[in-house]
Amino acid sequence: MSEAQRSAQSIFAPAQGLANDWLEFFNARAVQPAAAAATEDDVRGPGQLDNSLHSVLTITTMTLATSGAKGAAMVTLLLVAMTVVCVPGAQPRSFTQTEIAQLDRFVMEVMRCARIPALSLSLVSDDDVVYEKGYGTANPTTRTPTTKDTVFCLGSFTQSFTSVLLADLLSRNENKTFETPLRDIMGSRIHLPGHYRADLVNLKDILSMRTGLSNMDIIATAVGVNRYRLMEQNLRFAPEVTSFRESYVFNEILFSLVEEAARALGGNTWYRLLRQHVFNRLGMENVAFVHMDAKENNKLASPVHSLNGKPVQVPMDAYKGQELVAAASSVCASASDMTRWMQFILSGGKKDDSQAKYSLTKDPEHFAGHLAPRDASTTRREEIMRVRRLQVMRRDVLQNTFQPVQPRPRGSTRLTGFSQPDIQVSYTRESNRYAFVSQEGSLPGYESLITLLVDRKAGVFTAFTGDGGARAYAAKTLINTFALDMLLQGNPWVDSTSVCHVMDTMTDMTRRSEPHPTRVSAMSEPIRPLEDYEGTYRHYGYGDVFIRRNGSELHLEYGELGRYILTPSSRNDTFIIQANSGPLWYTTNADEYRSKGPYLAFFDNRYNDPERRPETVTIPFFSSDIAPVFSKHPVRPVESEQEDVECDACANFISVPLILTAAMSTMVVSLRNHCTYDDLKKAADSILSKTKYRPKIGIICGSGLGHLGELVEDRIAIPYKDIPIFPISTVPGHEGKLIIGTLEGKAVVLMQGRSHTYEGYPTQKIAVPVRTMKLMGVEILFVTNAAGGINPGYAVGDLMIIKDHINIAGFAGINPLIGPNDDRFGVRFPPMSNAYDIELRNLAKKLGKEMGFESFLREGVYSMLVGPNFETVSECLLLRKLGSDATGMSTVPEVLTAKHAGMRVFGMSLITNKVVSEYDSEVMASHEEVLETGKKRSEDLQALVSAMVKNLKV
Ligand SMILES: O=P(O)(O)O[C@@H]1C[C@H](O)[C@@H](CO)O1
Ligand code: HPA
Repeated sequence: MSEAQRSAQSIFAPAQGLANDWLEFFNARAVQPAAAAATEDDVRGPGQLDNSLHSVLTITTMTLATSGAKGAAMVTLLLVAMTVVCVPGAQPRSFTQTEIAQLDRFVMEVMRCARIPALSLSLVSDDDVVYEKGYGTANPTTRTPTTKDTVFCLGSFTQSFTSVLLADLLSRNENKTFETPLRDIMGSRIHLPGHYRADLVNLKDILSMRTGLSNMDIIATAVGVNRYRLMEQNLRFAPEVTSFRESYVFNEILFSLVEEAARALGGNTWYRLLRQHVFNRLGMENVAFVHMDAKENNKLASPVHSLNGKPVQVPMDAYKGQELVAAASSVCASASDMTRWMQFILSGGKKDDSQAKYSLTKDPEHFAGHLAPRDASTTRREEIMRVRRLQVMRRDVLQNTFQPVQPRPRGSTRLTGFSQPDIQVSYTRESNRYAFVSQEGSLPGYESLITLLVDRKAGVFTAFTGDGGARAYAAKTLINTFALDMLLQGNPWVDSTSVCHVMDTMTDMTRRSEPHPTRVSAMSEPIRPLEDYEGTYRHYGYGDVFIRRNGSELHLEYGELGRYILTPSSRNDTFIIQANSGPLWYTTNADEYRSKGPYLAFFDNRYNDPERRPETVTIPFFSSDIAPVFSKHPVRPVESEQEDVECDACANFISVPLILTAAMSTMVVSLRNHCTYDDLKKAADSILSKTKYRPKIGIICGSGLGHLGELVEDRIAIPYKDIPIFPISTVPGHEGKLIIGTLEGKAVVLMQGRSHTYEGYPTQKIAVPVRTMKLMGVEILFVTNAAGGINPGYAVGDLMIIKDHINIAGFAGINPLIGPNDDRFGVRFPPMSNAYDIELRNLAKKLGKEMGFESFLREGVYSMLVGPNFETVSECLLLRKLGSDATGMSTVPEVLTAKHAGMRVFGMSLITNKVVSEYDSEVMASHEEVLETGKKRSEDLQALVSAMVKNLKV
């Protein structure tokens, strides 16, 4: 076993420890079937067959893409097309005790054969709740029984919620429809490949999946791209599977555009809008989002899948990437919530309000806009019924979202199933008499399926935990079919004695219809040295994969979470790709996925010349549509040997050059070197272990200003090179030491020198020391710098209290907060007003006055350009016009990071030179001048900072 495999095992070990054997799951189940004694014959004898409904199972092979986080694997599933043959007049109705026992028995038998630990079911008919129930164990650790309120994550079912939300938002907007080009809704350009797509793509195209673009959901799974970069950069290189509007091609990644459209239409985030417009209105109380608050929800059913035949909990971190496709697959809800949803859809926008205390006469505002117009013939009773069924959304708003229209031809992935006026996102199939709408969803460890017979006002919802794939699909389809047959007084063609056998047959057929895995065997030696494969390989849509030799192994990194080992195979230049560690470990190793393997990566060189090193790597595992080909990138923008070693512990990000023709400049943005919370915590703890002080004050010293460190008493000094994740200062005037001790009696941590973006560090790396300080306990950050004076009234040697900043680098896409947001540091969208704490600024002014600094103490706006060149004259004039008083090459990334992390910030610039603002001037800015001035005036700056530290109440 390799080192990497060992580490993968140890990461997975706790999860295994938590889980019980499957058998135990069933033994632990809390809900036993009620009155299970009756046999099916008691309920419905064979004689009734002719006279009742019966469903005919038609098995059709159809290819469906798996949803979001399962990786991009394509699975061929058996679609069970249910044909309901109706005897006219038969009506849905409630169940007898015997029927309940029959249903329970059936469900539990399915659970046993499909190894489902927890399942919830809800059945509605004609606006009434027929049955809601939870089965099995929702949480094997706490042994919590499943109930109707247990929360399951629904995966792609989320698209139905999104679709209804948009219908509602659009109904409030006179000028926009589902067919308005997205760019007219979002007010910005949309970047998509191919003719007309970017100009014409609309909400309908995305919701009904007819853009023809490859799903690329691995991007979300591996968490390496943020939404804006996805929209600006990656999507414009999305591989085309078919022409625009030609065929149905499963795609969830484009829902990130839908999310933005919702924000543009509703003026709020998709999450908030969904709660306000849908969940709160319907009284869906248990809703959570899989990547956000689901893990804190104590009603959440633990996601489970099997590993070597045993149940193992899926780590919640595996869902991190769902943020990117939230509008497509992130909602979690309970069966009782889904009862409300089904009633809402089946009743054309109403909610059961029978518990409400409102009175139509006393609370007219409550009903305003919701009630259908009353006509003269309305009776009192009808009035009351209306109150009981409150119209929460106009019927016509829902009209196009959930009506079964033309069926999608069986076995076909062609668009005709989503006819032009049809915006609903469900898979609609036809029966002899009824069309039914069904929408399924899955995430690792979760499965769900809703089936609605809209004409009959009947619906069933099933959700469960456990493995996905063919067996799960068979399980949920069979349960819904059985329940609907019972509801419609049909005679289910399969019962609890035969269901396991049927499920086995369906699963086998599916597996047989799946493409056979390529036959290769693992080899110990590749045909060429491992070094030949090393490098950064780039796909402009998917981003970068990094391939490195690690001892005797070849490793592939993709995004924050995707870490794989490449094992040489019996085919030349072909490697078996196997997830190595971390939350996505399951993607190639859990039973469900292993059965489809081996997953391969094919290296190739353009000239087919065995003497040449590979130039591309093709990874079919990343996409079910078109295998992405990554081409070797000549040089990584920032790469030192030291960094590779140092940031091994850090998650490496996809690095994609983001060419932004912004008003200011064109920059290359690299998103490597985010360090994880754990890496930073480790560094913070290690630093604290070297000192008895627990500083709440942090100080960053700018060019030539590090002498302040000499005033720190009882100090220890740690060179940055001894703190593995810290960037090393390479500029004269920046010592590169972390000093901890006391200043004016207060514990402080002081950075004697900093690093800058122009030194070649990704701006995210500049955030590392600030976040480390935060995790050491620092609450107030002092940031100092040397800056060029722009304000004509400033003189060399002035001290400028920073009132605010202009992040010119940010305009060009350089910002340390770019990348996935770790909520433990701060919020996704941190406010930046009062970035420089007003109280601290006032304190500085007061103390400055007392110290006699008034004549050279200023307050002004700092602007940051990246450097390393000093500004041109025109740039200086522009900065002056923008309202900047001084300019430099640092500080802003640190302040953004500190504010994001909730720290208070005080900033001060020493004006070391005046920027050159005349075209014919012979004056030249120089770093020597900067350092010289620093030497002369740094004492005043030190005195002011020290006085402030003394006066702080920390
Ligand atoms: O680190 P700071 O911002 O104090 O340093 C400034 C900007 C450049 O690094 C350098 C130019 O002389 O001084
Ligand atoms: N421009 C940018 N950065 C600086 C300057 C300047 O004039 N002086 C010190 N840092």
